[in-house]
Amino acid sequence: MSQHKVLFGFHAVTVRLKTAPASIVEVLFDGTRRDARMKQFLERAREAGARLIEADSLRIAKLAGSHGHQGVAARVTEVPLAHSLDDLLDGLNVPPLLLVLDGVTDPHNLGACLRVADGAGAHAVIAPKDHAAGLNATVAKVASGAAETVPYFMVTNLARTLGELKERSIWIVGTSDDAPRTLYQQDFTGPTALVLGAEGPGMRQLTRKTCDELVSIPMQGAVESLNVSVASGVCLYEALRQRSSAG
Ligand SMILES: C[S@@+](CC[C@H](N)C(=O)[O-])C[C@H]1O[C@@H](n2cnc3c(N)ncnc32)[C@H](O)[C@@H]1O
Repeated sequence: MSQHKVLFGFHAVTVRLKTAPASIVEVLFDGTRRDARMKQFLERAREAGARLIEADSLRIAKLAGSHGHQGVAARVTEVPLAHSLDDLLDGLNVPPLLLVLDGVTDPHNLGACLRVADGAGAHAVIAPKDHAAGLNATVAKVASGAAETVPYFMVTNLARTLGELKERSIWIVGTSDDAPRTLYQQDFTGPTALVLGAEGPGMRQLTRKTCDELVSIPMQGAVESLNVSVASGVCLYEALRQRSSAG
């Protein structure tokens, strides 16, 4: 059992049904839910050949480790999205767009960052092993399926990894609310790693020093900074906008 991972919630389980149905060991569903969403979900699960087990809400909550399961949870095997960051970068035929999270430890924030990384077409999310949230069921639920599509690499030494990215001519753009240049002055069309900092203190000093540029998101009101997942969205979508108009 321990080599299995658990996904819960409609989005997270549906994405796995779509992307890697063979990795699903079993799906537990709440048979008392007879609404259209559940019916559609069960149809998809049957089409994908998943083993369906009717269970009560409490049993599903036990498996999920949360009551926010919406009546579905799945036991799945791990599916590596990419073997290594190097493999992933070697296989790209477009300029890489990477999201680096330095110290994001809240699973809800990590989930939201993965979701927006998927939406904006980032190729991977990178975080330091000793200073980050791991990929757990809560992250997968909040990510709404993006934990299944965006490779998440936890690295031993973030500064070293950023150095290696630089050697690949990837431009390291850090973000901080006190940076004098705004992200709208930054060219994101080339190979780019966007670095965001921790919920409280922002990027660590060494990470900050390793960046090639620092940019800020203009703040028009009274608050000084945005939530890290919101800031990730603003930056990644600016990169997507520039890349789309560069054609
Ligand atoms: C809650 S903020 C931390 C704020 C902290 N004062 C700092 O020094 O960045 C978490 C992360 O979101 C990003 N962020 C939030 N607001 C930002 C802004 N206005 N400009 C640039 N980055 C921002 C940065 O990466 C920041 O490290």
